[in-house]
Amino acid sequence: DDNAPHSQEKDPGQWAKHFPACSGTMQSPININTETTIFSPQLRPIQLSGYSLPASQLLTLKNNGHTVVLKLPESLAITGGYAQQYRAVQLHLHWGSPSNPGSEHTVDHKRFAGELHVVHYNTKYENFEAAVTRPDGLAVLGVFLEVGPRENPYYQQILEHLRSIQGEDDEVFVPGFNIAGLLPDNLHLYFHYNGSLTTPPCLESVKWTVFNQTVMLSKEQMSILVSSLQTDDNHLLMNNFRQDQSLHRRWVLASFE
Ligand SMILES: NS(=O)(=O)c1c(F)c(F)c(SCCc2ccc(C(=O)O)cc2)c(F)c1NC1CCCCCCC1
Ligand SMILES: [Zn+2]
Repeated sequence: DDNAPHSQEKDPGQWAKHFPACSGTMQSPININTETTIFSPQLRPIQLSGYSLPASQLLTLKNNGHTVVLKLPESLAITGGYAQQYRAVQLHLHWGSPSNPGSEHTVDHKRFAGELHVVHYNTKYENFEAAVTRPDGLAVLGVFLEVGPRENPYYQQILEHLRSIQGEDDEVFVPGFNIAGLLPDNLHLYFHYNGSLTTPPCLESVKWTVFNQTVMLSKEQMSILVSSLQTDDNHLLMNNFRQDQSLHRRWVLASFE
């Protein structure tokens, strides 16, 4: 049935057998308990550069069987809000099903309809592969998706292609656009904590930024997201979010009170 969990992805206990980091103490995603976040006035607004791409720049959009990934050029950079500069690698989405939400992070145990992740690596390392094993190696910007009254033209630049990459490993070229349009307008209200990739190899190399402001997609757009892609066994690719992981000794910082 469509709601069947897909393979071992739903049973993280299996992951640690082959990827020991998956049972570490700094795993992601987490529930963000707004009662215990620490207001940190030194957290600066996130600043981006090079995020507006011309339509002449073609980007690869791929159904990798776990999510839809848009490969990004390294010309996109985070230039503020982090101690060092980070450059983009890819962005991808997490979602639920027609009947339930699918964000990875939760806020006071509220799960949002979906979540965008924009993955970057620290330019003090040679490349992504060198950075992915270092505690300050990666920066992932997380954005919650909610259903609202209007179509989101920026997400439409991705969603309108999903029909043509229904099968696992299908990919298509999409014209460049302003990638910053996928993020909230307000980049200075966010949560910040040290965590990991939310899929094997679960490496604990991610400095997470989860924005407090959400972005809105129309009902039709959310429906396209949860019902277009298939996995290898022709099941609908749904509920591609990991359960929240315990915080252990970590604190979540907030750039706002
Ligand atoms: N939330 S997240 O950032 O941890 C994340 C996920 F939760 C993800 F689920 C994914 S997709 C699953 C991993 C994967 C599978 C196939 C391929 C391929 O065929 O190209 C690539 C990757 C996924 F790609 C990512 N991001 C990746 C982490 C895995 C490997 C390094 C690539 C950059 C970021
Ligand atoms: Zn992700």
